[in-house]
Amino acid sequence: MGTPPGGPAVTTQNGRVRDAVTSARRVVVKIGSSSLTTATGGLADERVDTLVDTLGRLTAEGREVVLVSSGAIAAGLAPLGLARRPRDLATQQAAASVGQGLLIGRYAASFARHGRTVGQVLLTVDDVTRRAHYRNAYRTLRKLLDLRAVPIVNENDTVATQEIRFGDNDRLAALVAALVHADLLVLLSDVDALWTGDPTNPRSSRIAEVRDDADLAGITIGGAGRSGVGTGGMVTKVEAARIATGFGIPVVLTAADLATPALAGEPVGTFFHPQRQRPTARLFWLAHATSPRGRLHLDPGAVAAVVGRRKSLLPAGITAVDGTFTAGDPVDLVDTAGASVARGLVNYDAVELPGLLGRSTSELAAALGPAYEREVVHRDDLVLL
Ligand SMILES: Nc1ncnc2c1ncn2[C@@H]1O[C@H](COP(=O)(O)OP(=O)(O)O)[C@@H](O)[C@H]1O
Ligand SMILES: N[C@@H](CCC(=O)OP(=O)(O)O)C(=O)O
Repeated sequence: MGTPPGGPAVTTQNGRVRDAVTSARRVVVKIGSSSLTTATGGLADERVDTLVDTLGRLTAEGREVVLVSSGAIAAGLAPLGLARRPRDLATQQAAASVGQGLLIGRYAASFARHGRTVGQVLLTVDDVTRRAHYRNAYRTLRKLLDLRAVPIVNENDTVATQEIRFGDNDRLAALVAALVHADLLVLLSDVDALWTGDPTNPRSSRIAEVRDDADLAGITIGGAGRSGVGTGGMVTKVEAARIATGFGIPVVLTAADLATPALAGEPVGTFFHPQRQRPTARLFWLAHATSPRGRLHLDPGAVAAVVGRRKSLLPAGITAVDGTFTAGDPVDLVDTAGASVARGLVNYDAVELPGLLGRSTSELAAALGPAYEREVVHRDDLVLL
């Protein structure tokens, strides 16, 4: 997947075509529930067809498209006789179980008009955080693309519990874009762009481009819109854009009905410029996709070693342990003020650690055996926050 980070140089606005968009070979497109459903609930077939026509044309040009589609819960409401999006997890999961089948069936029929096959990919947080799982997810997506099918990704809502949920597909889309090393992420919603405040407020104005975080200062970024079926609102979209651009992937945020001009590189919506640095995929994952299962409290010497000198974390520098985790889980490393300074994959179970704290690895190896000479978190499995 050898496209350089961020693709070629990006032209600025002023009506010029965005080169990074037109030259993108691998594109992840995310569409929100609010853009796929009718005001009365249920899937809006013509909206699905309009999106698929745009994406079908892209694939006909030889570009690879991964679609991250929300809408399972929204699509399941009407068939289950539910008037609005349920608040409780069990009913959301039931609605997603009904709606996901309908959603993918609708996409399959619609893409068939373009001679394209679709593949359903349902992911949980673990699938993109555990190293073995995310390699597996990557392989499946890669194979689908090689077979010229269109992967359609959603969170596996029916099995995701509150603790292990992404909850919003914006972040999932950014992580999928990083996973497949996409050249472009397009976030489609029911609003045409990021605005400086509530888009219905006449004093708000459209933001055409975001070069870095400084361009976001002073903006009021609000929650989900009035459709009642969206989840994260602008907050999760801006967060997703920051994750993707931090990985060197440019982002266009616009309305679903502007997808065609947006993907043609026209200056619609908001363009987020890719940032320069590109962390390794796995550590990027660790920082952005994982939720820590515990906390290791470090003494000042350990903080200096881990943060300042990029060393592995040894038992001698840990003063306390919180949480219930097993070896291989992500944990946060916190300083004496309680601030998380790094995240890493821990090599011990939570129950084992208290007996090791403050002791040197050679002392532990002598007392307990050579297996106890290992670091608590190896520096290759550690990312600074
Ligand atoms: N600063 C802002 N700029 C644009 N839209 C905003 C802003 N703050 C809040 N929003 C709201 O975010 C909504 C889109 O998010 P959401 O309802 O979650 O949609 P989706 O289903 O597409 O994810 C818009 O309808 C808009 O009302
Ligand atoms: N996975 C859920 C969607 C969650 C979500 O992020 O929704 P949205 O804010 O509409 O993109 C579903 O398919 O209903």
